[in-house]
Order: sequence, then C-alpha cells, then structure tokens
Amino acid sequence: MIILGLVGNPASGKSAVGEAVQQCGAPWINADLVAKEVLDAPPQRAALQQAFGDDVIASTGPIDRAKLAEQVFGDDPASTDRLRRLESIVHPATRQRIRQQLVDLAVDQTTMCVLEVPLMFESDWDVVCDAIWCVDAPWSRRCRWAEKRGWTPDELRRRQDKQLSIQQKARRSNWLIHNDGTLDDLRNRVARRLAQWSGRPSSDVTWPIEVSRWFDPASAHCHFVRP
Ligand SMILES: CC(C)(COP(=O)(O)OP(=O)(O)OC[C@H]1O[C@@H](n2cnc3c(N)ncnc32)[C@H](O)[C@@H]1O)[C@@H](O)C(=O)NCCC(=O)NCCS
Ligand SMILES: Nc1ncnc2c1ncn2[C@@H]1O[C@H](COP(=O)(O)OP(=O)(O)OP(=O)(O)O)[C@@H](O)[C@H]1O
Repeated sequence: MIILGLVGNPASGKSAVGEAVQQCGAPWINADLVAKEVLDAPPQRAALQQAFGDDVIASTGPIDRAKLAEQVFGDDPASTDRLRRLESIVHPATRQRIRQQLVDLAVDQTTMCVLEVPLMFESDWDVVCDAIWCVDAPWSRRCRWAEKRGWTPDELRRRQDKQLSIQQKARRSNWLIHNDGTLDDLRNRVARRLAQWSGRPSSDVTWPIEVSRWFDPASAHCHFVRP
C-alpha cells in the first residue's frame, strides 16, 4: 500500500487536500479525528480528569475542548508542560488506532491511503510515508478560515508556534502546495500531481479518477504495514 502523508500549517487546507485525494479513491485517515475519539474514551477521560481537574472535564458530560485548548496552547512554559502532559495521555492510543487502521487498509489490498497528521515529523509518522505533501495558504486566508472555527488570529499563531515551522515541514516534504486558489483549483492540482506521480501526462486528468487504476501498490517504498 502506498501511504501519502499530509502535513502543513494549522487551518491551511490539509483536510481539503485529504478530501480531494479521497475523491480519487484513496481512504483518508485524519489524526485529529482519531485523537478526538481517543480523548473521549474512558481511560483517557479518567487520566484527563486527574491531570486537569473538573475545570475541563466533569464526571459526566463532554470534555470542554475550548477550555483544554486555553490551558495548553499558551505561550508560557507552564502551558507547554500541560500540552506535553495532554499528549502523553492522548498520543499512545492515537498512534495505536492509526497503526491498526493502516494495517486494516493494507489487509484489504488498498492501493493508496492518505495519512493526515499535523505533527507528522514531531511524532515520527513520516517514516511510514511513501511521499509527503505539505500544505500552506496565505496568512489572511488562514485567519479567515480559523475565524469560522472561533479561533482568533492570535490563537492560530499560538497553535502554529507549538509545531515545527512551515519551512522545516516543507523542507522534509516532497511537494509544497500553496492553497491560494479555489477548492476546485486545489482539487485539480491534486489530481494533476497524482497523475504526474503515476507517470501519466497531467493532460490525461479527467474525473472521475481512480488511483487503483493509476498506481501499482507494489511500488510502495515502505512495507511497514504490509500484512
Ligand atoms: C487541545 C484540544 C482538545 C483542542 O481541540 P480543538 O477541537 O480546539 O482542536 P483540534 O483537535 O481540532 O486541532 C486543531 C489543530 O490544532 C493543532 N493541534 C492540536 N493538537 C496539537 C498539539 N499537540 N501540538 C500542536 N498543535 C496541535 C493542529 O494543527 C490541529 O490540526 C486538541 O487539539 C487535543 O486534544 N490535542 C492533543 C492531541 C493532539 O496532539 N492532536 C494532534 C494530532 S495527533
Ligand atoms: N482553497 C480554498 N477555498 C476556500 N475554502 C477553503 C480552501 N481550502 C480550505 N478551505 C476551507 O478552510 C477551512 C480550513 O481548511 P481545512 O480544515 O482543510 O484546514 P486544515 O489544515 O486541515 O486545518 P487543521 O489541521 O488546523 O484542522 C475549511 O472550512 C475548508 O473548507
């Protein structure tokens, strides 16, 4: 199975690229969504309550993600300590679930899947990827998209500062996507790049696209999850 990694700045369009590749027939694993499920699982809830108290999690009811975000995405060292604590609670089970999803896809003879992990390099997921695409967009657009999630520009900046810089991410990726057009432009750029990667002229691109007809899974360089 070919694993295409997606990384980039927060609120830059990684998931939009993930959805575009998924439309080409490659299942999409989104680490943010996996981590969300893990955060609500009973062992992690119990650990969170112990670490962060009733302020972020009452004994019943959902975890207050906004309050937790306030506690961990600050600029001060105490916030960084709390973020490390949160990661130590959430990351091991998240890693395990992602690994299992990859194995399941490989067992199903999937040709290609997309693995979107904001902390791709920080958590060493890059080593399982056959290629990595890095997504970025102009700051003004990202602020607009972040605002729709209720984040201020300062909140967007603070989250970004907790990650490797976009220059470091781009340097360690195979392709930097500037998400500066429409969603249709993005989708078509993705399709053209997939065509190029599979050795087809990009003029060949006509929708619908099926990556299983374009790629030979045996060409995957990483056999980590081969059953
Ligand atoms: C603090 C939490 C509850 C805030 O939830 P919220 O719904 O506001 O954000 P969401 O989870 O959708 O993340 C949005 C973006 O924030 C950034 N972000 C999230 N966690 C981290 C982190 N540990 N370090 C740096 N940036 C992060 C990423 O760019 C991510 O795409 C949540 O982000 C969390 O549980 N984080 C720890 C788990 C984690 O590291 N997830 C990242 C993928 S493994
Ligand atoms: N080219 C575009 N034109 C218009 N809207 C876009 C474009 N690219 C992304 N968006 C929108 O911007 C928002 C943020 O995009 P997306 O969720 O893909 O970012 P992300 O990088 O995955 O964010 P994060 O990792 O922080 O969760 C979404 O609502 C998405 O639909």
